[in-house]
Amino acid sequence: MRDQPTVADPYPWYARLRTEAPVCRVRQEGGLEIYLVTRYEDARRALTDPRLSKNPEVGAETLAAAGEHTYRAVAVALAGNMLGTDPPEHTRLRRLLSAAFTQRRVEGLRPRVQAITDGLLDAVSGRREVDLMDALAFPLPITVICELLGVPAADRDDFRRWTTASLLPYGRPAQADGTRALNEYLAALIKAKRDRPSDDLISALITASADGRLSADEVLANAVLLLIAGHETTVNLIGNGVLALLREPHLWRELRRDPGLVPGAVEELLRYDGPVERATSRFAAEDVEIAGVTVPKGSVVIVALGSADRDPERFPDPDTVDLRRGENPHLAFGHGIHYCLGAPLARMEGQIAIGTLLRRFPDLALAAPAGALVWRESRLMRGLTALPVALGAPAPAPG
Ligand code: HEM
Repeated sequence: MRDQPTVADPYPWYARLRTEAPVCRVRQEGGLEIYLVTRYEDARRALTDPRLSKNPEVGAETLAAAGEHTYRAVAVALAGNMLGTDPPEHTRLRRLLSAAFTQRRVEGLRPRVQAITDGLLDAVSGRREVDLMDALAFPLPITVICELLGVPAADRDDFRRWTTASLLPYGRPAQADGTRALNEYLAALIKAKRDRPSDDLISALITASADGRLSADEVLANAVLLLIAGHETTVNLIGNGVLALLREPHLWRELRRDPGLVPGAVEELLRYDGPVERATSRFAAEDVEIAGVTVPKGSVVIVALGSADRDPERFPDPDTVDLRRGENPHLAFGHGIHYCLGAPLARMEGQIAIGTLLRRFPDLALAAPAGALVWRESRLMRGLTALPVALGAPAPAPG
């Protein structure tokens, strides 16, 4: 049984596990025992293994052994949303939402995402130093997902607090309180929209439930999932990504010289320090052998995406950011049927955020030693609490 890695830099711990115990039992804070999968090939296989179910009932005994609060918290986090279901329920739920997130639909959002980014950067452009998390990394994705879902952006400070809390380790009172507050908030919003539908995704889910294509509980569960998944992650793509580029300023300069590298750079940043350090829980529906280890039926299995993406068996020189890496089959968006629905949107937001920063603030630099930055505690995510940057002189206006 292993303890947890440090929040600030889990990568040396993962490197040790990949060689010493690639599938190992870990006791999480709160008492939940999991099997952690750390190598790339095992991770990829586990993510498509139908014996590893998403239905928390399959892991009920293990979850209950960690205490009633953990069992309840996992059930609430997963029940009825597409990340907590297997086919055929998963297929039905995903189909209902997938049309909104196709590459083509997302391309249509590009001008709006650019305008939001420009507005946020205009607001700070006279300043010497800013916290990039507050100035851009948080407000950009949350504004976009609020507009898509039809959630008032004015309430965003509230759900920033609630979603952050909901992703804390199970067993902490703040985790349960945050989840409850978020659910209550969205339940009230859904109720209001039933009377006054508009042209947004939550209204579309309500219409689908009126046709009997999903239940009232599923409307709420998927709205919660989209609100959390739609911003907690992209925030950290921007934060972790910009940090990696500024930590080694030659990378920033290389991108500035050749902005055509930005899309590939975003893929490399997702691989190098992706926002989702660990995928969501899976539950063994029968005894499953992974890398020679028998994972008993009913166990909780968690794939360490952050570790898989640093596996030297798959990625040469994995601890180096290589902006020209080329082929980059990283697992930052997961793999298999639960592959991230929002990947095209997240990529576009990441590319626009980093591309626009490069253009407007070519001399952007860290305003604090990287070692002094504080990383957030989370069950799944990897992200900074703040990223102080010096903006440098803004680029002269074009033309
Ligand atoms: C850089 C940003 C993002 C990253 C790294 C990311 C990562 C992931 C990962 C790893 C999974 C699979 C988890 C698992 O299998 O346990 C996932 C699923 C999902 N993501 Fe994302 N995500 C991002 C942005 C978004 C956005 C912007 C949205 C929505 C607007 C979104 C919506 C979803 C949904 C709905 C699922 C569940 C899909 C399913 O179960 O079929 N994500 N994401």
